[in-house]
Amino acid sequence: MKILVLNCGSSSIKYQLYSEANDEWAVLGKGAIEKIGLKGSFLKHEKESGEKVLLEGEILDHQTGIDYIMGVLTSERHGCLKGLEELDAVGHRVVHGGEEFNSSVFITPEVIRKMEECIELAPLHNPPNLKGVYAVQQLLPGIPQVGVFDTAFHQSMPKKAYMYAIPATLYKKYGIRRYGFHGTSHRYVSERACEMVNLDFQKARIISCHLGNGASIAAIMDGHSVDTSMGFTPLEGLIMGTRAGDLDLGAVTFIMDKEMIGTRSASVLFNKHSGLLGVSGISSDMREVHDAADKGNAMAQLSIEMYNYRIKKYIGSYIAAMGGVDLIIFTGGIGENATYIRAGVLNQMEFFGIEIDEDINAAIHGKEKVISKPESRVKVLVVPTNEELVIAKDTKEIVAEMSNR
Ligand SMILES: Nc1ncnc2c1ncn2[C@@H]1O[C@H](COP(=O)(O)OP(=O)(O)O)[C@@H](O)[C@H]1O
Ligand SMILES: CC(=O)OP(=O)(O)O
Ligand SMILES: [Mg+2]
Repeated sequence: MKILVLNCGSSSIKYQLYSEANDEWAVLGKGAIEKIGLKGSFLKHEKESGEKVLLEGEILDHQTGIDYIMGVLTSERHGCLKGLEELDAVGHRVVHGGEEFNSSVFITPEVIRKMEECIELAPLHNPPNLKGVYAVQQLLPGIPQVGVFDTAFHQSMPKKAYMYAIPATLYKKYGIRRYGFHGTSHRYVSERACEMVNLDFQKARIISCHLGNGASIAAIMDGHSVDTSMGFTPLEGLIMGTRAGDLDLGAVTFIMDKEMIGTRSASVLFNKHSGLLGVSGISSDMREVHDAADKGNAMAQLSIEMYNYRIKKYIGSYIAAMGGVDLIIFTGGIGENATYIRAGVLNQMEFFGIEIDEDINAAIHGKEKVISKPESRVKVLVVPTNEELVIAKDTKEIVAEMSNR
């Protein structure tokens, strides 16, 4: 089977083309388009051999972006498909599935209608996800498409974790509650971590830290997500590249009054100009912030201290929520690579039975490894995430179910 996985973001599209036979999965090509609709948009493609190709062009919208991707996948020079008819299915990352979806689904007109209803809940993420679905419908009418939702894994959270302490009518009227995101990643790394250390996923207490551009942390117990730091939108919780995370609502209304800004500007302020970028004034990219901190920039140093401290506090609260913890996992671009973040988050946690081996930690970039000391009661692991593979596997399974009906 050949499955294309699409992750359409607001200004980017990431993709991976998989070939599967007898449950063996191979990546035939992958890449990303960045800066859609902006000056200097480009497509970076990586072939199966590892060779990289850069294509610059005027990529004004997602439809054009997907045309570019299909073009490179079938091109004589760089391609890995003879023609698009070789594709069997397309799997999409969909960020918000509301309360409607607790697992991946075959995309039908009815499902599209429900996804459209969720636009209001994730105005930054769902419209581009849907654009990907529409573009594939246009280009490959009739091809099976599957939606894999960031929110699905967290649908198991108990009410006490997902309700906000505001008038309950607002939940009934608008669905205001905590949903949680990055569920595909939290599900993948927690199952994988259990395999790595021979623990039963259905019986383990796990804290999973997904630290990428967006960042969230999840408490997973007996195979289910029981709490997570992102809420109604992907803005709550940890400090992120450009997002503030947890913030006193009193400060929000105060700033809006004083600066005389409306909801749109406030949303841009807290989503795009805050987080590491806002505090450091340097960058949203952890590598650049860390370089500046190394050179003595005090605000860069502070932003990293705040970043680590927020994660540490969440870990403490999730240990309390689950009555203990067996595994702590780091994933996402920062969690997989930033040794100083893992060390900074987990220092002085011996009280909880958490002890990392500093030499092993310092040597691990982007690969699977247990980084705790053998005597550490809690095992700490680095597990590179692979949301695309989960999406491809779910897509295969759901397409097979549909064709057996
Ligand atoms: N070697 C590295 N050391 C530290 N941080 C890294 C490294 N590689 C990537 N990162 C950080 O990972 C973040 C991006 O994470 P990623 O998971 O790729 O993002 P996205 O959420 O867009 O998928 C950036 O802050 C980047 O600086
Ligand atoms: C939900 C979310 O925050 O996604 P990302 O990390 O891709 O921004
Ligand atoms: Mg990512």
